[in-house]
Amino acid sequence: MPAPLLSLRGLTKTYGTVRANRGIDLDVAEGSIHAILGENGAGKSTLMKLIYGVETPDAGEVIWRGHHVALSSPAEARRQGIGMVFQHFSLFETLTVVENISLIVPGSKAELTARIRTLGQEYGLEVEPRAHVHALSVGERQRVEIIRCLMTDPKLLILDEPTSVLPPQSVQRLFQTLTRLRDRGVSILFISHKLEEIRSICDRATILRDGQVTGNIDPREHDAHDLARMMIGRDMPETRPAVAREPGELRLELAGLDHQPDDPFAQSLSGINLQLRAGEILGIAGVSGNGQGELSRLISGETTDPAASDQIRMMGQPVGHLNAAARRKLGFAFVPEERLGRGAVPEMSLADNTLLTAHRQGLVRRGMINRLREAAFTARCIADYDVRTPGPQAEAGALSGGNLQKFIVGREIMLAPRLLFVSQPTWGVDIGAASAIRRRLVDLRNDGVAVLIISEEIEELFEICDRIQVIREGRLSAALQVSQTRVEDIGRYMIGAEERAGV
Ligand SMILES: Nc1ncnc2c1ncn2[C@@H]1O[C@H](COP(=O)(O)OP(=O)(O)OP(=O)(O)O)[C@@H](O)[C@H]1O
Repeated sequence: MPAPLLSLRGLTKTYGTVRANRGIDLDVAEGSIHAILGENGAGKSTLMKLIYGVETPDAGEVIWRGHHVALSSPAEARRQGIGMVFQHFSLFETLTVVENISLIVPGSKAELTARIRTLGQEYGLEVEPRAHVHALSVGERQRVEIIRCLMTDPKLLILDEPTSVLPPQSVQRLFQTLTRLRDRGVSILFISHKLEEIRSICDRATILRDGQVTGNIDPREHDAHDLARMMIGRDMPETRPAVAREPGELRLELAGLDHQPDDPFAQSLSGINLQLRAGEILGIAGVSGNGQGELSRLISGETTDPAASDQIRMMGQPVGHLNAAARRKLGFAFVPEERLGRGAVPEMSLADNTLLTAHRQGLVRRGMINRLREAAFTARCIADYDVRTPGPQAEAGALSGGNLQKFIVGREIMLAPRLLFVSQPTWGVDIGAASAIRRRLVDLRNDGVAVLIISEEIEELFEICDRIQVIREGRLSAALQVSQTRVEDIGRYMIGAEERAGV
């Protein structure tokens, strides 16, 4: 057998009391697609950071193309031929796509622009090189990160959950990209929570649990059920079916909403109509970058529009002119797409992060923080939502991606909202925790809460929504009853085939 491209022996990394990686052995073959699987907090991202030189191991050896190496920084890793696309992106928001890429890749702007376009077309990663990153959706930002990596011509490409934010069509194209790269001899290390994907594309899978390797298998020889059990150590919980019920009063109404953003690359919205009642879940499906971000900001109150005051109504009141805090006072709660920065402040403790939105739950009295209540609220959120962390004082930024998501979703549900809006509810969350979050959302609906979800995962929307509307190029389709709709119908709306067919 040829020598592996990369071998790890006994790699260990500890953060304070958390043993994130314990004696990891791993071999990545040349020209292979190798999955790393594991629950949230199992240590997958830490392992990738050790390989990419972002973190230094406490113990263990890295053997790269037959030589012992110390990958002391990402620049060193890139020099050796290792590239990485992170779960949390590392782009400068105020720069354009091509400016961001030029920080790492040499070449004139014109050359880089041309290469971005060619690579984009070749690999199904289209993005406008002149667009400012702040105007891009999460999915588009990820495309930029992948293109930037490919431009450094890596021998090993590490992808931390590359498909979690991609719509199904793009996942297929990305897989073609990865397969093409593998056929040209590039190895790919790939973190994913989506077991079917792993089975369809990966040659090998290494399973981590609690910082240790618990399995090293050929994923094509095991079904998704088997993989799930190896990963979470038990069988998958089932989602409880929603109880049929009569929807109640209108909690959210968008009536003929138009919006022209200031940013020329952002998507304008036109004629948006939506009605959401107490006791139902409405899902918004669509390929990222079709106006989801703009719509989210208008609903959450991050963007206010006094002229459209009456076009956005919550709990029966016009709110277009109200900011986010005023809308929350009416019983609105919100989980944004970006966990770090918008959902939570990474430098603050979890306890202080609960204050951001839960201060009205008796945590602040006469301007004074009640630390005991703050700690109790945070501890309840950690326990009820199975957030794996040392405790309420842990910094939000130190949590693994999925655990931070569980924390933010839990915090917002604990506010007992009348209207809950969740963008990408299970992004980056492992399969066990994802089904737990979905069950919570269905329970809320059954208790009479109005729930709005934006998700790019059609299966997820089908599992829990009563009705689905599809957003495309800033317009929202009519609502489709899930019980009378097939997944393929939504897919056709997403790519605009319904309009072309004149339906
Ligand atoms: N900088 C850090 N400081 C303190 N603890 C950390 C730090 N980075 C990671 N950890 C901890 O190490 C453990 C492993 O985290 P890691 O991010 O590697 O998990 P993961 O398997 O990638 O999870 P996910 O699927 O949620 O992304 C977690 O308990 C996490 O809280």
